[in-house]
Amino acid sequence: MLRVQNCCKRYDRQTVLEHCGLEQSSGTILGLIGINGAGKSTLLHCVSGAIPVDEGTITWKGQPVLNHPEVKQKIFLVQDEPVFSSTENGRELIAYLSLFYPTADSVLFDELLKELNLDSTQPFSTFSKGMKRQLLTAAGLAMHPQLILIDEVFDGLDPFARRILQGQLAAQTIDEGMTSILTSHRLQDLENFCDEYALLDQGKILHQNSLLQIQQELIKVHLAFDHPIDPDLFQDFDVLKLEIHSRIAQVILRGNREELEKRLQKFHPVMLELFDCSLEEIFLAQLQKREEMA
Ligand SMILES: Nc1ncnc2c1ncn2[C@@H]1O[C@H](COP(=O)(O)OP(=O)(O)OP(=O)(O)O)[C@@H](O)[C@H]1O
Repeated sequence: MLRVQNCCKRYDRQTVLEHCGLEQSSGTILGLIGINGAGKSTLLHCVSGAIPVDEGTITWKGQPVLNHPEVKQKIFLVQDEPVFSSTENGRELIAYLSLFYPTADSVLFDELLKELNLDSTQPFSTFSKGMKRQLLTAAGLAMHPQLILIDEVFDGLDPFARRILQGQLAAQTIDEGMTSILTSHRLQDLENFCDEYALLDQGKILHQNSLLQIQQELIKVHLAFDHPIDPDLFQDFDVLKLEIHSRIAQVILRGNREELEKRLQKFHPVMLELFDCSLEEIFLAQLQKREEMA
């Protein structure tokens, strides 16, 4: 299990993580989401042990990550901007990483590169941004880490490469019990792929839940009336988002689906439809609600 407890991280005077906590079971995939600058990369760097936290503790399977090379070699961070540690090509990179990762698997690396149509002898300087990310993600997976952290996962990858790497990640999760934390701004890349989603906002994890759990609590409702809608109609509901266009309302409500439906039927709408929210709708609604409360 990964345990991030009460972590604070400051850059100069800017506090990025503020008493941040996170728990993740082994063998699961967590989607870490948040606005630009929320601190997702910072949290991943802290979890990998690449940078220290100012307060708090981070442990993997009960052992502290920081200053413990034997724990760090079980964790791989695929950074947003690929870093190749002064190696020139894939072959050199895998040789370099093998010095730190006893579980390095050059056979898997070669297989993945073959599937991705990448040449391990081609200099990185001639690679596109997407090719660099493909290669580094493949290298990370080929280390057979217990915990893989992928910043901006699948960002800039073509659908073919995304499918191969997504498939490999899922296979290692099932076969090896690998644990993953993935960040992305393309929430559709994370939706239905992660076991849980955590929203990092203002230095803290606001929510950590499965999509199913979130969808059971937040319901998207479309309503239509034969008369213009009074915005006060929803004043007794827990509203996350409300859009009214004369006789039509689109609203995201917190509550039990059946109970909400019964309460809304009492308004005698001419149309009432309840839907599951997408991850993107949930993300936007939660941030909008937080802005309104501020
Ligand atoms: N090395 C650094 N020195 C100073 N400030 C930093 C450093 N790295 C990040 N920051 C600041 O910390 C905050 C969080 O940055 P971080 O990159 O962790 O956010 P993020 O959620 O990953 O953002 P994005 O989604 O845009 O990649 C930002 O305000 C950023 O300017």
